[in-house]
Amino acid sequence: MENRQNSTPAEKVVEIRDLHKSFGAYHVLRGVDLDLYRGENLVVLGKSGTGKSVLIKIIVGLLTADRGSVKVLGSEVDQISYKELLALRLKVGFSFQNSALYDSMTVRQNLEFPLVRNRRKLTRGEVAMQVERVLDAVGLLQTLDQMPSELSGGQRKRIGIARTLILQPEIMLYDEPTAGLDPITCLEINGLINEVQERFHTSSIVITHDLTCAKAVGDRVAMLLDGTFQRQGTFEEVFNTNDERVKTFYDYNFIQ
Ligand SMILES: Nc1ncnc2c1ncn2[C@@H]1O[C@H](COP(=O)(O)OP(=O)(O)OP(=O)(O)O)[C@@H](O)[C@H]1O
Repeated sequence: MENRQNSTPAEKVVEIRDLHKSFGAYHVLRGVDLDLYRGENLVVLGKSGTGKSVLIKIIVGLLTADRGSVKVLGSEVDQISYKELLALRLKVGFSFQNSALYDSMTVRQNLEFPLVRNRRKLTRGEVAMQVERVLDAVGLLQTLDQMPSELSGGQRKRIGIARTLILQPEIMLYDEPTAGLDPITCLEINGLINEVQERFHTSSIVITHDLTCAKAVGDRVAMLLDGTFQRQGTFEEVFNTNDERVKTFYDYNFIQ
């Protein structure tokens, strides 16, 4: 990928080479090669159980690979100290599939929590400002003092994304951001992912089954098939094929 302004090669913020991971006899990842370039949204597609979440967990060092290399923002994740890994994780926002908010806390308290824990030098005023900034970015400033139980599923997703953004990560990892949402709310979340990219200059990996989402947010798409990324490119490049596995995936997952 080229940087359009000066045609120098774009910087890789994640670089994965020949990655393998098995659970018992099940060889889930079988030589994965993948790059994430600075500023892009990369969509990772694949059938259920193909290892998409495992891949993301290896990227943030929650799981270790059996073989291969995973470089995130220049650091080999399995070769750095635990302290360095914790520091690296602060630069990688991980929005979990069921990113649960704390039900007994208000939206404000949910958002303050990661800041107070990880940015101890911030004053109360600075914390309040950051909370309002991310909440405004996801269009939910009016929910500041509400409880999660008073919000819709789509609003909770947005707050989950705001909570990930509050530490100003360079990389965002979205695991099934539109799962369980109605089509209109899915469109809103897709819009939000694109807004986050523009406004916060994040580089993102978006894991999804939702091909409408893939098409709307993906600068590039990579499809996990039998443990490797056999197809990568634009949405059209990935799906313009006679490969039956890809065609079946398209037929079952494309909504619009
Ligand atoms: N900690 C673990 N221990 C044992 N097996 C695991 C573990 N984590 C994942 N697996 C297995 O690895 C495979 C891939 O799991 P993963 O969660 O990455 O799938 P996925 O592609 O994200 O699926 P989905 O789209 O359904 O979320 C599954 O068969 C799962 O059971």
